[in-house]
Amino acid sequence: MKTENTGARRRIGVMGGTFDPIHHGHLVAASEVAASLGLDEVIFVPTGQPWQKQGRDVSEAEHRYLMTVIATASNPSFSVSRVDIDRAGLTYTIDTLKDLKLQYPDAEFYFITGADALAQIFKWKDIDKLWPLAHFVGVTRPGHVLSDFGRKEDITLTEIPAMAISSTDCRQRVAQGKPVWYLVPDGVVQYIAKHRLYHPKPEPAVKPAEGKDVRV
Ligand SMILES: Nc1ncnc2c1ncn2[C@@H]1O[C@H](COP(=O)(O)OP(=O)(O)OP(=O)(O)O)[C@@H](O)[C@H]1O
Ligand SMILES: O=C(O)c1ccc[n+]([C@@H]2O[C@H](COP(=O)([O-])O)[C@@H](O)[C@H]2O)c1
Repeated sequence: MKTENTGARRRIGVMGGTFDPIHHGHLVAASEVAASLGLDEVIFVPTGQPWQKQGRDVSEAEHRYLMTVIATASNPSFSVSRVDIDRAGLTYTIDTLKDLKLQYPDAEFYFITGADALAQIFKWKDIDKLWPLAHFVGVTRPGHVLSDFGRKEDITLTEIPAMAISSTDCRQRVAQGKPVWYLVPDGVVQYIAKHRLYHPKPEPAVKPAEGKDVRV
């Protein structure tokens, strides 16, 4: 359903993500939701330290932030916020939305999530305090079931073109020397290559023991 923005309040989409790296699945999700709900803009918010990804190697926040800036630069309705990466400690959406509310006191927020993230939402910190801060928009994602869990007043479901892309797959492809062209924006391909993100770590140099030959 397409809804028109006739009121005075700015309708802002919030696309939170680890973006390690940002890919076309994220960009299509934001673009489709913006069009179907008539949003004025979408703010991409790279996470600082995602608590649910602890124990996993997450790339430095500045790299993820810069890749998100590069990926969104050509769309005048997209911007990137540093609120999560500049806040110390683990990242929780309750803090993201409170910080954005301070910056945009009159806005209505639409927090965009893929079906996989939405399925975990009842485990998010202070979930009962989140509903008044934003409306949630769940988007389809291949391999995941999309549901509003009976919370129609708080969660809108939106079907988007199926993009079977994940950041995990992009990282693995780079590590295996496979291309990620057309899975991520061109500038992000180049950023990954320039900073050697996701590439296998070079083998440590073999230090010969003194006075002994090293066989290779
Ligand atoms: N291909 C996709 N289609 C729809 N939504 C997506 C897609 N990829 C990611 N999302 C959504 O974008 C948000 C941010 O996702 P995230 O940055 O964790 O990417 P990811 O591809 O799931 O990463 P990873 O594989 O590292 O877990 C989440 O709400 C996620 O569900
Ligand atoms: O607030 C929470 O407890 C919480 C738990 C899991 C995910 N989130 C948010 O959901 C968004 C997508 O997260 P991820 O891990 O799929 O990239 C991102 O903005 C996270 O901060 C938030």
